[in-house]
Amino acid sequence: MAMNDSGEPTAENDGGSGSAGDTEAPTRSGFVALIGAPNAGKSTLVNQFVGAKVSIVSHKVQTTRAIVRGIATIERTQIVFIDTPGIFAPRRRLDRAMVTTAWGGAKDADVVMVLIDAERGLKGDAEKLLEALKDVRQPMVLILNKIDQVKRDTLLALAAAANEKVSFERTFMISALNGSGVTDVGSYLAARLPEGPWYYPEDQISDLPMRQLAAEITREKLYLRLHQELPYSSHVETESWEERKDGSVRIEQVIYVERESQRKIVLGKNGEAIKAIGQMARKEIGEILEQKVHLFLFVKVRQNWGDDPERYREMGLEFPR
Ligand SMILES: Nc1nc2c(ncn2[C@@H]2O[C@H](COP(=O)(O)OP(=O)(O)OP(=O)(O)O)[C@@H](O)[C@H]2O)c(=O)[nH]1
Repeated sequence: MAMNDSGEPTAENDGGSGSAGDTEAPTRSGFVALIGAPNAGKSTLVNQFVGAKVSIVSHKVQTTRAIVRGIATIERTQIVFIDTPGIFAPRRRLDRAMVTTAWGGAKDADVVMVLIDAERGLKGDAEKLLEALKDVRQPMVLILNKIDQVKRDTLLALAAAANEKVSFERTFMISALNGSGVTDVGSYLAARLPEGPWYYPEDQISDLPMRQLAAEITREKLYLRLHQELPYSSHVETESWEERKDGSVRIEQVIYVERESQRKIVLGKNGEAIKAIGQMARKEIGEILEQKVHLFLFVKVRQNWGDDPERYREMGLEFPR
């Protein structure tokens, strides 16, 4: 994903830092946005592609911007799965803002993968989801998941009904749980994504999603506590991640704001705000990692951070030249 002049990511593939070697066929790479109601099976599917350690089943974070849920390599293609929040009719203003940005992420993906829980069918969220897809211009594929729970006739009827509402390029019927049909999806994506160098070096793949996820969790807590006082321009980065011998992890994060007055708000009176944010974030990160977490938060003023290449690198994005 590259960035255009206004700082918006674009789907154009103009290179990345990784490389898969220099033999045989050209490498391919791209972003696949996962869309699906909560519990449709997004994490379970990504786990099938990338292995259980990278993706997190059942995390509840809805603050998604372009969070990476997992990165898989199939043949010579690097596939970066990005998340969208599983909410389609947000009521609160904060939720609405988040959903808008996350849908923006989907619109920049190379392929949009729509997951529907075949057991639940088109009831409720799935119906709203298909409505919302009408504005998406990317190639879309439909994945009917949990076929282990559903009869063939029901599946075919569901596929027909969904394809009537949205023009999908392909429809796959899979069980993310037992792996049935998953290889076909992988082969399709491997061939469908554009030629180009990989976005991430192989050795970075495993901890990148966790670092981003931990930063997203802290960002969520920051907004939960301060949303009326803090503009959206603040940003959280995970600067260091150290696994310790006793099984715990030491994480350092920086909350970047644009002005000294905002730094004071984040700190709060006698440091109360940052302390509360840190406690909430530490608890949730610890639950997801199933590990004891030592979390250290710092607040720094960085003017014009939108022009800073480091920030783009941290988010796994290309800096516009
Ligand atoms: N029977 C069956 N269960 C499945 C299948 N895929 C996922 N599940 C189960 O459905 C539940 C939800 O799966 P997740 O992968 O966490 O769903 P998700 O879409 O990532 O959910 P959120 O992260 O909340 O958006 C879990 O209990 C999975 O084990 C499947 O193919 N068959």
